[in-house]
Amino acid sequence: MAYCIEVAGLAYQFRDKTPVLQDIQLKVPQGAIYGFLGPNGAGKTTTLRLITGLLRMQTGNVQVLGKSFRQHRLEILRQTGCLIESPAIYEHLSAADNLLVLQRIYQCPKANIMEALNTVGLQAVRDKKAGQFSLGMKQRLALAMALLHHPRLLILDEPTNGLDPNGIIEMRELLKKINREQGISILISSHLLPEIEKLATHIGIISKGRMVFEGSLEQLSGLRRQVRGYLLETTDNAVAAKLLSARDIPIVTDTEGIQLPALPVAVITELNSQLVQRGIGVYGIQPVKNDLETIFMDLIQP
Ligand SMILES: Nc1ncnc2c1ncn2[C@@H]1O[C@H](COP(=O)(O)OP(=O)(O)OP(=O)(O)O)[C@@H](O)[C@H]1O
Repeated sequence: MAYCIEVAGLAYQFRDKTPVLQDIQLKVPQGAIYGFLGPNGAGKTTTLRLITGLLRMQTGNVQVLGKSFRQHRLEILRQTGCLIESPAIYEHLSAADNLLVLQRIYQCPKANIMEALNTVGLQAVRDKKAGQFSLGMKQRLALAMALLHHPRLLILDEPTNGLDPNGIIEMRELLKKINREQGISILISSHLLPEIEKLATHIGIISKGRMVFEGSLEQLSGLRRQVRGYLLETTDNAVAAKLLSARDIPIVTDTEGIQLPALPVAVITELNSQLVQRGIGVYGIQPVKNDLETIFMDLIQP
């Protein structure tokens, strides 16, 4: 498989010498939307700053678009669009003029300005001052700035931070469209699993400066299909609970029923017969499966 980003053995410490990243391995397949997930302070921004050269690398290797970042920094940055930290938007300039400033720096065709504004849906307000934009519009302008020079890769650090639910949906649909229609690979960080789940094809999870999972969304969902336990519903939960406890089965009784651990199916069947023999009606044995949120929490907890 071809990768547009390959990070190996990346480690980093700030001046206070506390290790912030340790042995980060990360591979973004070409054409993917890669969700880089982790709780606050996990090391997402530091990783993205290292990948884009905003921080100087100390240990490890970063390959972007098939080339070593150390040796081909400028060439790589010319093909990469970034949205990390607050974008440098001139509030007193219109959306179009903000892009004009960048177009002169990049020396790319002027036609790219309207094209980028169209892509992010700001063409109708191109002459409005950016200072009068809502946060959602500013983020879309920032995205237009990142897209202006026709990058092959977009690197976005929590682009939906601070947006309202509508703004989040708009940004998500926009990123999907850019990926689908323009074939641009996207690396996007977030601390919100539900948001990434709806967007990403691949997922990397970082916790306390270490990668704890990397794989496709299907692989993460595969963990979900594993049975965590069973929920037992009977006509007399109190008596059933006593019987099960007498057999040293660790159970939890709550309003929904009796929660059993992930026992083998043969044991569950045998328990069912025993309860029925004792005159307890069993009207439900439901497997309880992992949801993605539980998997995420399990992965990021020590
Ligand atoms: N300039 C700095 N000097 C010292 N420590 C820093 C600096 N920047 C970040 N850190 C520390 O590095 C760790 C990782 O921070 P980072 O911003 O990369 O995490 P994050 O996953 O992006 O979190 P968030 O979602 O809150 O932005 C944190 O413990 C943070 O306090």
